[in-house]
Amino acid sequence: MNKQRYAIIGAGALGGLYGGMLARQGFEVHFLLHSDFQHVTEHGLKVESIWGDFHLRDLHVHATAATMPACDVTLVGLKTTQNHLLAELLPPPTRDGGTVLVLQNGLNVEQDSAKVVGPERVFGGCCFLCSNKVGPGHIRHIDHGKIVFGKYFAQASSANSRLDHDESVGQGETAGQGESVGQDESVGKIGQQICDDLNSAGIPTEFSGDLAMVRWRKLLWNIPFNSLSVILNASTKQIMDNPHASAMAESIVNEVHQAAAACGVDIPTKFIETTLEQTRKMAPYDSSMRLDYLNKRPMEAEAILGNPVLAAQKAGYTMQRVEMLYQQLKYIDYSNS
Ligand SMILES: NC(=O)C1=CN([C@@H]2O[C@H](COP(=O)(O)OP(=O)(O)OC[C@H]3O[C@@H](n4cnc5c(N)ncnc54)[C@H](OP(=O)(O)O)[C@@H]3O)[C@@H](O)[C@H]2O)C=CC1
Ligand SMILES: CC(C)(CO)C(=O)C(=O)O
Repeated sequence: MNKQRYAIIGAGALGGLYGGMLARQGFEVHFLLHSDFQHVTEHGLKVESIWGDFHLRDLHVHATAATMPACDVTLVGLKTTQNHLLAELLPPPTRDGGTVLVLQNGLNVEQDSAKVVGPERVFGGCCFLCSNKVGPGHIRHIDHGKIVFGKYFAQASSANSRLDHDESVGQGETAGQGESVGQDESVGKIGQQICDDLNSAGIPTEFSGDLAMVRWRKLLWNIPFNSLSVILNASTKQIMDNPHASAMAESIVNEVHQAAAACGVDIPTKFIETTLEQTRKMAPYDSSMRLDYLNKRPMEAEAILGNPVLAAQKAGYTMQRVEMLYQQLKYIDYSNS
């Protein structure tokens, strides 16, 4: 069988690393570039990685989605704050019947891609990755990197949900709880093929049957530590070393755990302590949200906090602490740009 052809939409810290690993392994990978198109055309893509450094020249690079060929798998690595561009960016590189793999942080982030290509073609995943784009065409991967992904299932009553739009409150989706759209055995085959491709390229990858569990488990970390790192202007180490900040983090992790349960996702209780313990042991790290804040880029508050608050609200649970964090981040975001 021929190797699958991949498209990377958002070739930054995440997309550049994973796309680069696939290209290095001999997959045909088409990169949509943005500000560094000229640089990558002339100098290639440089990746410094804990898995081994590499430098790729003669890549398939595109300045616009319109020139991209139809691909089997389109990997979405844009920041979720750019998802309004997907209507324009996804159709050209996604072949008829092709798959979209959304690797962005947050909850229900697949919804924007599903609106463009249809939910039956969308998979979503979480990346336990610490990677930064440190310059044009230059990616630095400093820790972890595993992908866990699964099929996305949309709810019948999909809505354009944003917490800052009053009229949409309560209309959001709850990943994994809705009516399954287009589930058949081909889903397993497609998922397994992508999983095999990524593993063959040296990216540790797992195909999960429970995307909602995968997403909520990652939110146990992202919600407290992304938000507190911005609001307290602190690294993960500073948060965990301070009794007041770490107490806040712990109470937020507990609230996220309860919200997940309200949404039908029963995360084993031991993961509350695991999340805190792993963060205590982590090298001091600036969360992706803090990096966005420090670089005056919009923060992914909607995807990481707003959507979970909505999903919990819909399931009858109010995330009081997280809603407060969300409002603070929206204020900071507003005054930071
Ligand atoms: N980095 C990490 O370790 C992790 C990231 N994630 C998630 O992955 C997602 C991507 O994050 P990350 O890779 O860090 O972000 P980056 O900012 O590094 O990458 C996003 C890329 O999208 C590009 N882009 C922006 N606008 C356009 C456009 N109009 N057309 C084409 N490309 C465009 C940017 O190009 P330019 O810079 O030129 O504007 C950039 O290369 C986020 O949801 C994040 O939360 C999840 C886990 C870990
Ligand atoms: C958990 C972590 C640190 C790496 O995947 C992350 O998602 C982030 O910085 O937002």
